[in-house]
Amino acid sequence: MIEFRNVSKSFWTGKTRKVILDRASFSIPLGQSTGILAPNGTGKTTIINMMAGLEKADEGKIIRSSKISFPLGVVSGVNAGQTGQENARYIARLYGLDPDHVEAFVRYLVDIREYFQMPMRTYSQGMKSRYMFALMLSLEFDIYLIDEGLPSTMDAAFNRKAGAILDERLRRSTVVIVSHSPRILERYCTRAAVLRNGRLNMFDSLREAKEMYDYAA
Ligand SMILES: Nc1ncnc2c1ncn2[C@@H]1O[C@H](COP(=O)(O)OP(=O)(O)OP(=O)(O)O)[C@@H](O)[C@H]1O
Repeated sequence: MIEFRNVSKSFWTGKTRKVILDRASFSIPLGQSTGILAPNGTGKTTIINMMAGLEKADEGKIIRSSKISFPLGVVSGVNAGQTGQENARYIARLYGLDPDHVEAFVRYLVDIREYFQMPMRTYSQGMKSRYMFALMLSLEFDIYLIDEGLPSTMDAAFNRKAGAILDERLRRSTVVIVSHSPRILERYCTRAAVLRNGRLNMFDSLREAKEMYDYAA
């Protein structure tokens, strides 16, 4: 469960105050995959970062009581001087998972042969993005946070293989997606909210949220 209690967040730009949340209260219970519709530049990334614990509230309380992912596509903690194998084992320990399992999973999915035992600074851009995607998939969370879109790489065959695992994972977990477009929400979300003037208006169905979003646009 993620709960925001009277949370306020704003940024001072030097000229004006940009309000993201103004005493907003809402919760994301386990099992209720939720979409948040908000136009570009209104604070989607900030809200997802607050849910991930990467950004603090100015006021109010954020209660995080499940295993919550980082925003998908971002895995921090990987060291370019270490091998793919070493990084996989390190990240596994960081998240309290079995290093053997994480190593085997990443090795199978990424399929970069001897490069798995070479420092990651020697990887091509494509290898690196496949590796990061596979590493992300090796970590299991209760709630997955998605900022706008699902991660993908330039490798279509890899995307099919990894995308199928990700799709299955998201369907059986709780997902929070922030997006300016209702389209991506339709696949995973059963309910949705609309961010407007610093408040989050939660609706029981995506249809109702879309109506308000379109009406106010
Ligand atoms: N550290 C900061 N200092 C000042 N302003 C910030 C800071 N971080 C974000 N902002 C501003 O807050 C607003 C919301 O930013 P955020 O990135 O959360 O929005 P977004 O909806 O994800 O945007 P986009 O759709 O363009 O990616 C923007 O106007 C941004 O410029």
